[in-house]
Amino acid sequence: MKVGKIAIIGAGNMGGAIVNGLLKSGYVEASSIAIADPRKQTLEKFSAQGVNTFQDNSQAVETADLVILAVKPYHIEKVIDGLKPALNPQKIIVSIAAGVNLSDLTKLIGEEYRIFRVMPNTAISLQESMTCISGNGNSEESLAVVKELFDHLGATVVINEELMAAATVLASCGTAFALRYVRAAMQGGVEMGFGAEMAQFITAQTVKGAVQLIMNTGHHPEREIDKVTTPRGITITGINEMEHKGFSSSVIQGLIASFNKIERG
Ligand SMILES: NC(=O)C1=CN([C@@H]2O[C@H](COP(=O)(O)OP(=O)(O)OC[C@H]3O[C@@H](n4cnc5c(N)ncnc54)[C@H](O)[C@@H]3O)[C@@H](O)[C@H]2O)C=CC1
Ligand SMILES: O=C(O)[C@@H]1CCC=N1
Repeated sequence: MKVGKIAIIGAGNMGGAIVNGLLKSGYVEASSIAIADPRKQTLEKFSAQGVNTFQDNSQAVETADLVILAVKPYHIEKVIDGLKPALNPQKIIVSIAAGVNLSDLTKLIGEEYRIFRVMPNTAISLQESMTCISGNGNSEESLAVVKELFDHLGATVVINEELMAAATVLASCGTAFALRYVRAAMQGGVEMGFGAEMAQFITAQTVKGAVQLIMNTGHHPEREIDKVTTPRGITITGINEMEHKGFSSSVIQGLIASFNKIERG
């Protein structure tokens, strides 16, 4: 079921990326999107594209059917308090704030509201997000609305809220983790003789192809790795050296450190 008008509160990295993805998708018209941020300059590029822009959050949500809260977690309480008089339970509420759980959102907004926690990533600007969704269970119908919206902005999965911290680390922080691999490989490429631009192009296309190998076939990564690692060959020498230096262990420990950071607040 298609959403009507959308209001986005916060025009930073994620709020802006959501607008860009929505405009690219053509799923909703620019005139059906409103975005609010106290920083006027941040809003200019959106009004130039026909999006309704506001410095007042309440004005932005006035005609909205669905409100996306895209402010920092430490601004959520203040933003909801300010918005409360302009909200009503007909409006679906979506929060993308990391670490802010549904029970806190429900306490702040109201038991009668349909509230969703949604965790996208920055590739939402290209309709390539991995977006994890969980809701307070107040309406199956509105879950379909929220899922359909984010389906137009990448892939979605509906998960139990208890997995939302893990989803945040794997899918949202994951963009940065993956790009650190790309950057490290580029640095190696430059040391071996490529210019930085060429090293980036070769690395990025290689990573894209590797990911497609597992996405298109459903194969376990090791099955594709086995095809590359010639016995006594070059690749296994490199992989084993990476593992001696703690590659997999570093990645896992980094993920768990991020996970613990969410849990601790
Ligand atoms: N950056 C990322 O990759 C991801 C971020 N998130 C979550 O998205 C939320 C936003 O993060 P970012 O976009 O990275 O932060 P950001 O700092 O880039 O954007 C936040 C925006 O909110 C605006 N803002 C501040 N006070 C406001 C108020 N009272 N009313 C309206 N707007 C206000 C700021 O001016 C800023 O433009 C956070 O809660 C974060 O946990 C979720 C998934 C991925
Ligand atoms: O690092 C952060 O806190 C945010 C949440 C997920 C991605 N970035």
